[in-house]
Amino acid sequence: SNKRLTPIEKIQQSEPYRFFLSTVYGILDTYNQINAISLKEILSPEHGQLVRSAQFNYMFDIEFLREQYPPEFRLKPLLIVHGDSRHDNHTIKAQCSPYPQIEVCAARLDIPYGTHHTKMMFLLYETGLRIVIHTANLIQQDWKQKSQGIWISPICPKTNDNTNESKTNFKKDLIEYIERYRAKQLQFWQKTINEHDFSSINVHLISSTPGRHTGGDMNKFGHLKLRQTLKTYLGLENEAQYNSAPIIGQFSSIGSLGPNANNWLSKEFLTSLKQLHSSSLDSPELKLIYPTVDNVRTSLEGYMAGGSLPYNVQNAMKQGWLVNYFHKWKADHRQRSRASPHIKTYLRATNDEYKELLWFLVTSANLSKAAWGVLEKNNTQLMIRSYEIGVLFIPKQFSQTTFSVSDSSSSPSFPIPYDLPPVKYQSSDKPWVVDVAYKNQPDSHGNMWDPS
Ligand SMILES: O=C(O)c1c[nH]c2c(Br)cccc2c1=O
Repeated sequence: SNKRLTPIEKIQQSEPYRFFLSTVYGILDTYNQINAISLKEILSPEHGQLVRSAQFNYMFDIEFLREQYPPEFRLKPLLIVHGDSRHDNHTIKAQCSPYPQIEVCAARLDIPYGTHHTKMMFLLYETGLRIVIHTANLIQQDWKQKSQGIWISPICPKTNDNTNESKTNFKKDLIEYIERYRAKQLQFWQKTINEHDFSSINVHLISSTPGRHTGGDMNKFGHLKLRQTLKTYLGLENEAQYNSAPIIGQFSSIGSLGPNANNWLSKEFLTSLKQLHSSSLDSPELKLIYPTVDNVRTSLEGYMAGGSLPYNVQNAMKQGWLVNYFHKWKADHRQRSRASPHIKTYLRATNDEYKELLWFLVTSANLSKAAWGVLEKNNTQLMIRSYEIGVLFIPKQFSQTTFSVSDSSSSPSFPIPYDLPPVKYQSSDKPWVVDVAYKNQPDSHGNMWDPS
């Protein structure tokens, strides 16, 4: 049907996963109705009377952000949480200075090269508290023609019994994440989270905070939190059949991963991704999805999309071995093959048919040690540079043994963002690198790319 769904209808229809892609300007409207939502719709007055909100992010255009709030909510208190990189601090403070109702909190970044990647909203309504965890910067271009991931919580009702935890420990994990900022302006939100009933939440929180995490803190963040959560909660019947089940990583940037797969990618990181209840020595296939130059050139934005895919040539040159893992960005079933990915997702399928999933993660974390952490000091500490946050979907929390991907099965199929199985790079395909020129083929707007 070509009926336009209201924001509330979109959220109802997205149950039980509540996992959306951002709407895309320029595709058939039906593909912007099902499991697709805009920033204005997330902030719609339909959800209730907003009291105040907080916006955690990396890049901000405050005028754009204010326009996405309904006019009647633009005077409500708003807390902006960003990274404290010098120049950024200045521009954000300057942008917010005309608005006394907007407070600014600079997240401490005590480890060099760390960034505040976390993209999260706290929306406090008169009826309760909603958490949104997503992948889009608060700038217009991130919400127009890209593929972004968004998880929208139910509105959690106020309670005076602060034990209302979810079966996934989401409340405690979120409070522990916020506590790591050690920021005065976040104390109100720690208290507010504590005063709301999170029992309806069915996803796990996977976050990263800067630090050298040791002892009891080692499994609280980064890829060790993912490892621990999978080990504790996957609970599959005769799980040995899944020891070689394939794993996918999909992201919009890549860090320096070393001279070969063996030191971090396929040892440390893959060991976490492949975790079942019991560990196994099998090394399952890891497939990585990252846009080719042609994906970017032919995208709706053209080469400009590549500005948000900051994989630099310095790193790319050092790790040519990585290209063997690469697969293209392809999302025909969502009509988003040309909506350049800024979403980051990780998943494990049950086998090479990719008809069912063992789990699915949507997060701000790219493929980098800074985001996921790297083990140091003989594996006694996990060093993480950045703030990241994501949500992990595990079938058991939805009373299912696996998530079905195709609509054929009975249980509600999981709305995956891209086509499965992934399509390998052809020999002529190159990964997009942001700081080199592409001048032999014009993009979808007839332009070339010359960063110099
Ligand atoms: O986490 C994010 O959202 C991002 C982090 N770093 C970026 C750089 Br550096 C250049 C261009 C875009 C991004 C970006 O989108």
